[in-house]
Amino acid sequence: MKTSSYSGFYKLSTEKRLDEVGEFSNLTDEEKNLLRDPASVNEEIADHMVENVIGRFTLPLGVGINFVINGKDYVVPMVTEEPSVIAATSNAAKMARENNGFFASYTGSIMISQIQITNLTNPSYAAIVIQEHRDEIIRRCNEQDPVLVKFGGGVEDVETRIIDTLAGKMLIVHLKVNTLDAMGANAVNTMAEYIAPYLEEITEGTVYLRILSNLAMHRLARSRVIIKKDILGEKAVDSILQAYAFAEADPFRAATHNKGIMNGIVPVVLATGNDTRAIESGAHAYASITGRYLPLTTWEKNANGDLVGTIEIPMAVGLVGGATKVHPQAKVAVKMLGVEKASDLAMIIASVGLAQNLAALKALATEGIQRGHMSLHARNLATTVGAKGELLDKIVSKMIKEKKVRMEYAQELFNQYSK
Ligand SMILES: CC(C)(COP(=O)([O-])OP(=O)([O-])OC[C@H]1O[C@@H](n2cnc3c(N)ncnc32)[C@H](O)[C@@H]1OP(=O)([O-])[O-])[C@@H](O)C(=O)NCCC(=O)NCCSC(=O)C[C@@](C)(O)CC(=O)[O-]
Ligand SMILES: NC(=O)C1=CN([C@@H]2O[C@H](COP(=O)(O)OP(=O)(O)OC[C@H]3O[C@@H](n4cnc5c(N)ncnc54)[C@H](OP(=O)(O)O)[C@@H]3O)[C@@H](O)[C@H]2O)C=CC1
Repeated sequence: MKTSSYSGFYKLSTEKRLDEVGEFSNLTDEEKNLLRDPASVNEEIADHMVENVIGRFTLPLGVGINFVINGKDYVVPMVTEEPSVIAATSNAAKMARENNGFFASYTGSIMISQIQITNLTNPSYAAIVIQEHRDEIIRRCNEQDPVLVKFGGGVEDVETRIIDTLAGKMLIVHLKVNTLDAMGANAVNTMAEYIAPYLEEITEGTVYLRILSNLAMHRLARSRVIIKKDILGEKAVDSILQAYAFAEADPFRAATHNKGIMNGIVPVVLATGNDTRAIESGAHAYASITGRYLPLTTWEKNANGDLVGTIEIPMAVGLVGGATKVHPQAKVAVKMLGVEKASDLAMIIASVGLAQNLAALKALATEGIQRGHMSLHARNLATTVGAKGELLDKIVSKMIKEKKVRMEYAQELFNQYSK
């Protein structure tokens, strides 16, 4: 496999797929074994990762293929329990690569650490006092993480906000911290806890919370794509614009639209050992930052009639820290992507989200989601009732043909055909 483009990849055996990806990503035999082996996260690793461990839980690792991002081919590791997500991603990436794929950018790894100051008689006055001490606050915080500072990171700015709350006015201090290639929670939380007594001293207020914000609005990943109208058909372009207009106007639809985007994003976040909850909460908070819950993507038509899509999403993912360096399969997933900077990972993930949204909207706005999704779901059901090989294919075809993709029917067919 020399490029990430591979027609019929999904028809290969699991072993052959692994060989092809291994060749593309220069995986060693040992790394391939780690991916094959559901017990790669052994008891000892598991017991060190979280608490009260009693076992391990395995999910499938697949690959989104056909991706070209900023001119480079990628095979994207994805861990998910949901059928048709990886197919959809590869499908959209295939359409996108016809026109040079995705173009992505990143605003930098700036995280916000919040310090909540209460019991202030004069919050506006206290805010000015904080700004007067800005340089000293930065100096003291940066002393807490010399490694981060050595690599060019650390606190870059201090901001203050006065908010009205149920408990009265509060002064909220934001440390804006460049966490470079780390997600950064530990670094920024340490800084916030360390600096809090000093802020109490200079403002004479009382500090309660000292914690990062998952609304990482200074750590945005962006991606854009143009799909030629010949690939989609003019009617499908217009239908997708109708679907987008619906999501833009209606939060009930926008929630599902954004769920489809997260269908692509979360599997890559998980595969690379990053924090899925951090990304989910950041995405949905950012979707409502204007006061209205909106889609995280935009879709328009250009002068040629081609479909033009964009995504902008907070993307606090790292390559050091968290589970990324502990989980053996996550380490191989990162190697598969060949990324060395958190920025590259963030841009890939945003592009996968955009691709996923494109595939879902195309299906929804044209033939409906059920044909593609349900045919893959049917395989899931047939496997669950114990079907394998030719019997599995027979049950799947029958369920799809009769549009009866249900567990009881899969069981009924299994019993009938196995007699
Ligand atoms: C499912 C497809 C891809 C079928 O699509 P199709 O038109 O039957 O596909 P095709 O046979 O023309 O194949 C096109 C390409 O898709 C890929 N592909 C095709 N089949 C497979 C497969 N079995 N395994 C892996 N990859 C597959 C593969 O790359 C293939 O290229 P080829 O290799 O043939 O050159 C299409 O219908 C699709 O993209 N559907 C969208 C499905 C989707 O979004 N699923 C997510 C779950 S639904 C949901 O939760 C979100 C939602 C929908 O509610 C969000 C929203 O509302 O916005
Ligand atoms: N609300 C939330 O989202 C919260 C999330 N978490 C969890 O925090 C974890 C992530 O923590 P995180 O702080 O990223 O990880 P770590 O603290 O493990 O790693 C970050 C540290 O690695 C060192 N480092 C070495 N090289 C680099 C580099 N190139 N770029 C940046 N840092 C470098 C830095 O200094 P040094 O060596 O001095 O440490 C840095 O502070 C996740 O597991 C997440 O689930 C925790 C609390 C809250």
